[in-house]
Amino acid sequence: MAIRGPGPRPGGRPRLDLQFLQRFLQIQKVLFPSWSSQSALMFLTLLCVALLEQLVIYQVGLIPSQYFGVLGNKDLNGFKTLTFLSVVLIVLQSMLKSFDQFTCNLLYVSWRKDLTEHLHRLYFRGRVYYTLNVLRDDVDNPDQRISQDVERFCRQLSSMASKLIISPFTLVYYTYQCFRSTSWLGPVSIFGYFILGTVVNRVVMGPIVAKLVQQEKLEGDFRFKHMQIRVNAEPAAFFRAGHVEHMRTDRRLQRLLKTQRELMSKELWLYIGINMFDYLGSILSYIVIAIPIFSGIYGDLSPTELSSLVSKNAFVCMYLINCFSQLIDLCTTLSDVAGYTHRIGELQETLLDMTLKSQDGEFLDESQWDLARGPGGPATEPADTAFLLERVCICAPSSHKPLIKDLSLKISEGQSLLITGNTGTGKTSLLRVLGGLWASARGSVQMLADFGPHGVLFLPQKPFFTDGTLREQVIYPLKEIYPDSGSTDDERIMRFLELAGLSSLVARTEGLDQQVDWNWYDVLSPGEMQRLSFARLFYLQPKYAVLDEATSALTEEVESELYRVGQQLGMTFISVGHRRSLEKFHSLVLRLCGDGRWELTRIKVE
Ligand SMILES: Nc1ncnc2c1ncn2[C@@H]1O[C@H](COP(=O)(O)OP(=O)(O)OP(=O)(O)O)[C@@H](O)[C@H]1O
Repeated sequence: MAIRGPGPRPGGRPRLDLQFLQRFLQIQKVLFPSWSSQSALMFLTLLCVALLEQLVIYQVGLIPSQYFGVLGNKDLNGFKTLTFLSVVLIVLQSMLKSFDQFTCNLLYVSWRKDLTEHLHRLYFRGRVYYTLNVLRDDVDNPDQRISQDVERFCRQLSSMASKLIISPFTLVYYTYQCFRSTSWLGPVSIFGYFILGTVVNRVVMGPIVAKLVQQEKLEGDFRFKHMQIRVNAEPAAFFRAGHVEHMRTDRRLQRLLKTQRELMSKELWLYIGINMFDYLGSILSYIVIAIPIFSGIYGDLSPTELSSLVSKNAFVCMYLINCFSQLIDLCTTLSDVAGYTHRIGELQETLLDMTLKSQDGEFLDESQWDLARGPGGPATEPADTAFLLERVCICAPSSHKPLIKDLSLKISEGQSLLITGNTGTGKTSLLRVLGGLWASARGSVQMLADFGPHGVLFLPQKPFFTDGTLREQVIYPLKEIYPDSGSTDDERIMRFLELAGLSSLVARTEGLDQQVDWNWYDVLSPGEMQRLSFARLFYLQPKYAVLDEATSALTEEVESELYRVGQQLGMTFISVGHRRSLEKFHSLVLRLCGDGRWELTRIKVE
């Protein structure tokens, strides 16, 4: 099975529309499952801190106007008291602001945890990760969406959180204060100014969201290319493929940078709009204040009282404008959040859809295999039957040409089956159907034995090693040692490593439990990897071992020895292989002849 690279994906241009809102609300359901959840409690704390901070900010904002008063009146005692009060308020404000930031950071971690764990639950359910990565091509780079996009989404959202929750309160309060100073003129002109700013931003933001999504996809493609080289460094080096890979990797980089440049050109207009809004806003506050002054409303005030009043009113108006400016500034963050929302939402929808389909039986997971047993299957079939296939037809995904047609087959204990045939005739595909990775196009497939390490165990063509110690490789996919084996487990593992011809590996890893910082694929030869897979097989001792060319890198003698040990341990084999020498370990041979044809023969015991 090859790793499929991300390809071009269909799909419309993502925008800030109803679909965005739906996807955003879907994600919010994960972040706030209930109001007693950790995120919700932190959110409430943030609200309290932000409200307190606003109270202090208001007091700090009035300090300059009070200074105008005490300095204008040459009031020394008033000046000392005011300075002391100012220092206390400023210390308090700094602390509250830092605590506000700290709570936002905690929210970020909590949201990231909830969202990633939620996606993991869907992704690792049954074989969804396989189907999504290998069989479907409508969602690009699921790994990037789960790791990077979720991280950025949560970071941006948490940076917006404090401003967003406090905005309704500050807007109402400062609108009221502004109305008191300038009557209806101040609030109306500031609101009009904000509406204008929003309309302009909305227009320039649409194309930015779409570009951002495209940029994220290209970012994933670029990273994938590097990962491909990392995984295949050795074959690439044998091909002296540095030059061609350099060219291809640079090509992906160029595509990414081109999109980034286009994104930045589009963002330029947004930045111009935002900066202009910010700076024009500071003048607007004086224009609004100037009107009542020039119309003589404050004609009876002394110059000191007037400057104090102008300072106070300017603060109130400017703060109201600042509230709006912050909302407009949030548009840039919101455009990022919208991009990530679409990518995460799309993944979530696909995962949910696949989970639903798996419940309908399209992608079966381990626990659901029982449901696939036909009516009367287990009752009428002897207990020693593992697979029962009736008139099964197998096609490769997105192809209607059958690889295997009308195959009827029963695989029972002690009746090992050898599958042979030319390249591409569907040998591995048949195993995929037996393993539930692919659905058959027609006919019925019943798996009557327990799936899992002690029932039916698959050794794929490409050995799979997890990260971790030598012990973890041998006992995989078990998480821990046999409960009843206790301290004898070490002895068993050592014995099976020896039987697989890998005793020397224990010295290399300096013990079974020594953490190694290497990649198993880089340090083991293909033959050693296959031997290690057999050590795993001997350790787990399944009833049925499904082996897909599991000895292709080994000599005939070693292959026979490994099969012999497996046989002694009581395993029934379902093997894909080409060597005739394998026949003596099997009772039946299924030869796939291409174009859907097949032959099943019993091997004569000599
Ligand atoms: N994920 C996939 N999507 C589309 N086609 C696929 C996929 N996997 C396999 N195929 C195609 O299905 C056909 C059968 O593949 P399969 O792996 O079963 O061949 P095989 O008989 O095991 O070959 P080999 O002896 O080379 O291992 C091939 O033509 C292959 O290209």
